[in-house]
Amino acid sequence: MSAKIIDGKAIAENLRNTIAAEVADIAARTGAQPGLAVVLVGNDPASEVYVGSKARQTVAVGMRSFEHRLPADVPEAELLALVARLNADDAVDGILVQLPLPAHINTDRVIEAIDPAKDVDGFHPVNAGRLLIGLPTLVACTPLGSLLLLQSVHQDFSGLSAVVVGRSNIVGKPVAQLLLQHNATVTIAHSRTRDLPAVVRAADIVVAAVGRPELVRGEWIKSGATVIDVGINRLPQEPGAAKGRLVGDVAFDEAVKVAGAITPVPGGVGPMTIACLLRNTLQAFRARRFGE
Ligand SMILES: Nc1nc2c(c(=O)[nH]1)N[C@@H](CN(C=O)c1ccc(C(=O)N[C@@H](CCC(=O)O)C(=O)O)cc1)CN2
Repeated sequence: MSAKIIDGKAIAENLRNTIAAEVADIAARTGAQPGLAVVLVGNDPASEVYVGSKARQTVAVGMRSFEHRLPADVPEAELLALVARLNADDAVDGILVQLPLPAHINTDRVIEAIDPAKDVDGFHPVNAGRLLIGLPTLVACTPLGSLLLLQSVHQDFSGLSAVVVGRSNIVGKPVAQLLLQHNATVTIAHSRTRDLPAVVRAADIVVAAVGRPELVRGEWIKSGATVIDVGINRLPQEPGAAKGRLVGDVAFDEAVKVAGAITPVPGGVGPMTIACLLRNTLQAFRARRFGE
């Protein structure tokens, strides 16, 4: 048996089309246009690619894109001053500071400086806390994208057990909260979990978000389980290849033979991250401008 492949690219495209239609409708009715500001510090090649895609997709759905590029050695105070200006700028509905930041900058301090109402990354403690207690909020994009992919397979998670492998603040913890809110019985596993394969094997839903290439093996997966692979790991370049191969946290070729449904890497969760950023920007815009 081979699992159904959950096509993140197609689902993200559908979501972007829906957002574009809503943005066009709002523009026609009110003349207003959502705006997203993206801040890139330094020139990490992967971050450059992600920021470029964000700007392109923002414009493609009819929103305004504001790009701010700062040198890698920018003082933290200068970055905080830019965030303060963006907080005060009425044309900006969403603010995103691309991560990772250079080591001399305190990432938590920068995230906390963003107005929670414009925190389209959903990383601010106010938004993370609201998610924890089940209040409406801006939800981090990768966890939200993972949930939407799961909902393309399962109408409801009641009675299903889910394991989240990884406990980061930006993926593992929020994805576990979302699964819990949708009635799954959730286990968060991590590097100190005893007998990780057995814990994963007990789950109907597996979300792998640990950042370790192909850690989760096919033999760990329960037959028919749904597997969401959040990992995006670039393997070392092989001789003659232009780039190293991209793999997830799950050994796809093994897991696809056992799972009921699985996301590929690339083309799974990754494209959903940017589509959900646009969704969050529209949500922040509506809340700020129309009090919705
Ligand atoms: N402020 C933030 N920083 C970072 C986030 C984030 O959500 N907010 N997430 C990641 C990077 N990221 C978006 O910023 C991101 C990662 C991957 C993809 C994606 O579409 N990946 C493709 C493969 C791309 C490739 O070939 O390299 C895929 O999986 O199909 C989109 C966005 C860290 N920083």
